[in-house]
Amino acid sequence: MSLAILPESRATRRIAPSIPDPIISLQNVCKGFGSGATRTEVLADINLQLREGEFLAVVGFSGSGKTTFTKLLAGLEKPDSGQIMMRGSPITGPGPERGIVFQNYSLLPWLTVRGNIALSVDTVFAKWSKGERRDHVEQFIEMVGLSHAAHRRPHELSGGMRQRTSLARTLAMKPEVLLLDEPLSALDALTRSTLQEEILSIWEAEKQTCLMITNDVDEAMLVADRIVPLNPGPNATLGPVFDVRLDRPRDKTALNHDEGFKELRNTITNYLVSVRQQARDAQRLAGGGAKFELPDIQPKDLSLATKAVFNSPPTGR
Ligand SMILES: Nc1ncnc2c1ncn2[C@@H]1O[C@H](COP(=O)(O)OP(=O)(O)OP(=O)(O)O)[C@@H](O)[C@H]1O
Repeated sequence: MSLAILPESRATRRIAPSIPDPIISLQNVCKGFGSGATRTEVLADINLQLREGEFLAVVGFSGSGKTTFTKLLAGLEKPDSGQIMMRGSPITGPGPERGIVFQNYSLLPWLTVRGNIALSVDTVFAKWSKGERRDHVEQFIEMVGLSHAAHRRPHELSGGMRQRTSLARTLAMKPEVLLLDEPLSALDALTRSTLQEEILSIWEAEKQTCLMITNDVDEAMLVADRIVPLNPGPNATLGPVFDVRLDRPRDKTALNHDEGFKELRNTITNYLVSVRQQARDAQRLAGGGAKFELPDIQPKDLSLATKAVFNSPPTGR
């Protein structure tokens, strides 16, 4: 599938500007869940600035707190301590200026593709005329290549089509910041690859600030200007920021032969491997320190009892 916007955006090369202002900033953010013995400290001392117009990727391990991190930015969760600001004002809840796409599509099953997208558009642009809203919905259905399936309900769509609907629904709200929480990880490799390129094309055309959470270093390097690892939890912290200085538009096949790409991929992968090993070692040490008292029992010699059983006369069966 190709997008109407693709040829123009492909021809556009992004020229690295001077460092733009942060649109979202996180300062010393900590977040955990539960209390007492069941308390889990998920994120610890998170400091990050998301720059206006950039594509930032956060790569992390399973269970490290990636979704919690996205929910904090979306305003769906509140930090226990620290601050999250958007353009200098604290984020206190969800808002249409921050659109989020989850891994599991989260579409309303009784609405069609068109209905799902229209619901968001009608809510956010309630003051527009009916015709304006309708045209807007159709524009985004077309952008993600679903015009032929606009009348279908989620159960009649493939995983890729559902995720396109989800993406169109969020993009149609024209958020200033797009938060993508592992949007492609439930898809097969081929669909994932196509959608990676489409997300990139849309971002290049729309110039939104975009933060993508992923567990795939190659995916992060294809799309992002900067990559930040989320170290393993509990108390997951952010690692160093890696700048991805690769020309755009990026071609996946060509990148595999690019020396700069290979070097950066190795650096990031080695970093991730080493922090995971450190986390495992720390876990082992913590576990190894625990003392287990074994009961003071003497093993019984069962050989005599066994002999007695086998030597005893038959019972008349
Ligand atoms: N609402 C909640 N209540 C209690 N614990 C939670 C809650 N949300 C997340 N957690 C815990 O926080 C930790 C991090 O979860 P989170 O979903 O953020 O990780 P993740 O990196 O997105 O995981 P995955 O890669 O498996 O999607 C997990 O131990 C999870 O059980």
